[in-house]
Amino acid sequence: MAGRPASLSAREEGSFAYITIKDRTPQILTKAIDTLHRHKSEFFEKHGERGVEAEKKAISLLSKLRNELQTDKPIVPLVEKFVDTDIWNQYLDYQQSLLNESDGKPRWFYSPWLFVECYMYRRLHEAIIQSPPIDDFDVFKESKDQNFFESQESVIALCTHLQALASAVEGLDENQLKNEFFKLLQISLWGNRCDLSLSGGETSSQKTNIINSLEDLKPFILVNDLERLWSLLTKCKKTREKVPVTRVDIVLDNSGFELVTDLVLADFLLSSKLATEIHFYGKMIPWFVSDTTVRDFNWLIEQVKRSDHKWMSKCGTDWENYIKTGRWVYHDHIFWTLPHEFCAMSQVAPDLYAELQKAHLILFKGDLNYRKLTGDRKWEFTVPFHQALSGFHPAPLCSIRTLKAEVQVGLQPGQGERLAASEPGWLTCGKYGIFQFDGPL
Ligand SMILES: O=P(O)(O)OC[C@H]1O[C@](O)(CO)[C@@H](O)[C@@H]1O
Ligand SMILES: [Mn+2]
Repeated sequence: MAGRPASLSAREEGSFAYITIKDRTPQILTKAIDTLHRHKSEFFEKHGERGVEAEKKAISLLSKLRNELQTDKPIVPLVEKFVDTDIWNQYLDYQQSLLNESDGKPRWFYSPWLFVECYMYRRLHEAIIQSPPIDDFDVFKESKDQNFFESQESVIALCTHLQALASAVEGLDENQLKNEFFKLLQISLWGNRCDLSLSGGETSSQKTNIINSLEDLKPFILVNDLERLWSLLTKCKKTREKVPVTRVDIVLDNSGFELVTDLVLADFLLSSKLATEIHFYGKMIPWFVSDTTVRDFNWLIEQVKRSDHKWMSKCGTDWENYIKTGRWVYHDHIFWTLPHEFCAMSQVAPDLYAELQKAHLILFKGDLNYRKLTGDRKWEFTVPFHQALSGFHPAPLCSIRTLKAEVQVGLQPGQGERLAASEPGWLTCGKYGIFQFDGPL
């Protein structure tokens, strides 16, 4: 598309992209290797000698990958046949076609950051699927589960809050309802601080009761379009007789505490009748350390259900029922783990685009989704969000994201410059957040 700025890239020394590729990704690969090592005896118990051989193979493939990355080798095609292998290899050709002859091949420290970072996770998956019988092993599962367990107290507090709200919701006036809606959205926003990719896979859980911190965190919301969400959903609620379904789609990000905040929000949307149906989208393969797969989604709901805590287990039971009765629907699609910007979705995954078009509102959780919404490009801070979406408008949408990458659009004139002057790391430290909406007024 003409007139769009260049992609972020690790080419620029000192940039966040550079630091990520240079330091954080090798660290994540090392941690994955350690995890495989630690599970050696489990593989042996399950599969005998074949399990141990597979562990060795996966480790050697991952060490090779780490070496390619650290020595800035060319990006090579995927070899193992999987549902998305051809699409990936075509995308590689496309990246090659963007280069001049003198540039050589796409490389780790040269090509677009979004592409190489996604490629790293896809290669990691390739190493695992090339190593049967341990080919369904999720190297990040342990840390995702740990994040959930370490956030227990906050999870209990949230579930208790939700259940109290559910029993009072009928009696709330418009203003009170709006207040509660905004609270749960903010909880879901700050839940996004808990991803494990930024911390190199180290634990990043929620240990305090976040509900009490919301007021203090408000100044860190740089774009706040919550009123737009409220007016959209209340309009839907008022016309329910004519249009009986209001569908909110949530493109999930991280498992663990963040997923709990998203499910709590989704539950409230139903009990408040702001929505009648929620559709979730997760990742088909382990992704950016902490992203939610269907296994994580089901596991977490089961854990919540099995809790000894009365209100927590009530949440789990309700959530399971929503799924059984079709009020909550979980979707898988390979597009979410491709390297494409979302403006390519209508071309690359027209079925998914058509599915999203059925929503009245789509919530995109997290930083990586924001990078894909905006194409991970060097936009000016004041460029309108609508423009940065470059034609991606399946339905009204809102990004709910804490800032962890050097891309941000839709700010007020001078806002970005002021932040940069007072706090050099503002774009990447995860301290700031946005609710950024795009849709008809
Ligand atoms: O879980 P989130 O919010 O998408 O964040 C993951 C983030 O990890 C990073 O890739 C760092 O490696 C961010 O820049 C990225 O977007
Ligand atoms: Mn994530």
